[in-house]
Amino acid sequence: MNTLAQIAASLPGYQPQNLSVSAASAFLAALATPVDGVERVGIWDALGRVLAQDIVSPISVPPHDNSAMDGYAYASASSTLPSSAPVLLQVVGSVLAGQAWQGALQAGQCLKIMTGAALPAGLDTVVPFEAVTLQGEHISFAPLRPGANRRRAGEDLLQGQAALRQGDRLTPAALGLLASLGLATVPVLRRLRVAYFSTGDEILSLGEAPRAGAVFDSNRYTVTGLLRQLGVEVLDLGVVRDDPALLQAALHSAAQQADAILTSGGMSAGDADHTRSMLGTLGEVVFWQLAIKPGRPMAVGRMAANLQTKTGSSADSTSARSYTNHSKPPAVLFGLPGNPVAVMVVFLALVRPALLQMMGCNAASSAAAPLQQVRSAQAIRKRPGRTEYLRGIVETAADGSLWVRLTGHQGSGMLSSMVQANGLLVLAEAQGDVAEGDTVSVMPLNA
Ligand SMILES: Nc1nc2c(c(=O)[nH]1)N[C@H]1C(S)=C(S)[C@@H](COP(=O)(O)OP(=O)(O)OC[C@H]3O[C@@H](n4cnc5c(N)ncnc54)[C@H](O)[C@@H]3O)O[C@H]1N2
Ligand code: MOO
Repeated sequence: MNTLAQIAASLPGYQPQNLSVSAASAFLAALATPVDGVERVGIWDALGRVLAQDIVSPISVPPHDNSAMDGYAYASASSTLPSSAPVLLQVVGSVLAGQAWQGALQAGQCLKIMTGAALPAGLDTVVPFEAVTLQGEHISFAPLRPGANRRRAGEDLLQGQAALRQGDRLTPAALGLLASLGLATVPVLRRLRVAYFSTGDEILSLGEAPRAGAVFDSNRYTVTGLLRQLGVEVLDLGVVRDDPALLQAALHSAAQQADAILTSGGMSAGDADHTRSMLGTLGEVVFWQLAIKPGRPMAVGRMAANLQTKTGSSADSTSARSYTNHSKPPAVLFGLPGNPVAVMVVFLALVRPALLQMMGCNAASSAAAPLQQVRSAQAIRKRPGRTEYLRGIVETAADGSLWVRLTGHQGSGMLSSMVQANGLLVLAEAQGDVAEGDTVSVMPLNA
């Protein structure tokens, strides 16, 4: 396992001050190790889980040639006629989905057939009901291309073909595909365990009596909500006071149980920001000032399960530490800023991709939804040198073009504007002011 110092050294131009989003992402990608541990779960419980191995199809899907239409099935070879002349066939039986028709047809004969019914041997073409004229026990219709309205055995998946890949995150479509293969259980990686706590003496838990200077904890709900959307197991450690002993106990408990620890608050250098100094003495931690708005201060590191306080250490330590507890790898720590919008932005921009990697997702299933390219409905002041995430509402104009306007005040404590937003404008580090009508990138929210 590389130390933080080794990771830092492998990234050209890395410095913890004014760190670009791309350099921070690269650092986190080097830190995030996929979980090991495989379990077999029933398909009902598999939504959002990550496949532990490739799934090879045990059967062909569909298992037999079948009809794509309700109509009449016939052998195109036995009905070759001058191509423009109508085809005239005698209907001698019918076959429903789920039935196997055993008889034999003569030239000039056909069978009534329903969508999904297996095509009896030798029949290769289906004419839909609405294309025929009934004449007693005969039908006539304009000639069709041989093979029309036939679904071939194995056209979805051939037996022995890879149906799904290791690291795929199981979507509703993937669950359907597994079921179509007859698989009732599936091997998945164990769930990533993520511990979370809010910090700050001014933070009230719900149900506590309001007091002067205090605010209710919102980060606990935004962050654990984002975690639940990822499908990880959340260990909620509540609110921890700015008290070194309590912070140490919370970190200790989190490091023993979790693969990753998320905290909010105490990342800047305020008088009561004990979280920052406590993290620095307990683990291998780096403190960043990100070139980002909002969400500048962030801590990243590792916490061993057998936390021991370092003595005489500096807070910004990247020194190698030894981990004596070999039964559990250290937890990856993400210390997030306290401001309610900042914590969500840093989660979406940096923590989420790292957690997906830790969950064992492959590149395809951890890729973020592509940024939308839309036009700005307003001019926006933007200083080059940092990536800015602005809350916006994307709307479709009468001509079908997409436009985005800001939700109003962009203060990093204002959750109401986060609720209104359906996307985050992502203004790249080098970008300057945006003029009305310029194309900007938007990260869709709640997608
Ligand atoms: N002198 C400086 N001051 C600040 C700097 C700086 O660089 N120099 N950075 C600012 C930025 S940017 C941010 S972001 C904040 C981050 O500070 P902390 O991580 O220490 O966060 P706190 O001070 O604990 O809280 C900030 C703000 O958010 C409220 N908060 C915190 N936790 C919660 C919660 N769980 N639920 C609801 N609201 C929460 C807290 O009450 C504060 O209002 O620092 C700036 N200052
Ligand atoms: O960047 Mo801080 O996150 O302003 O709120």
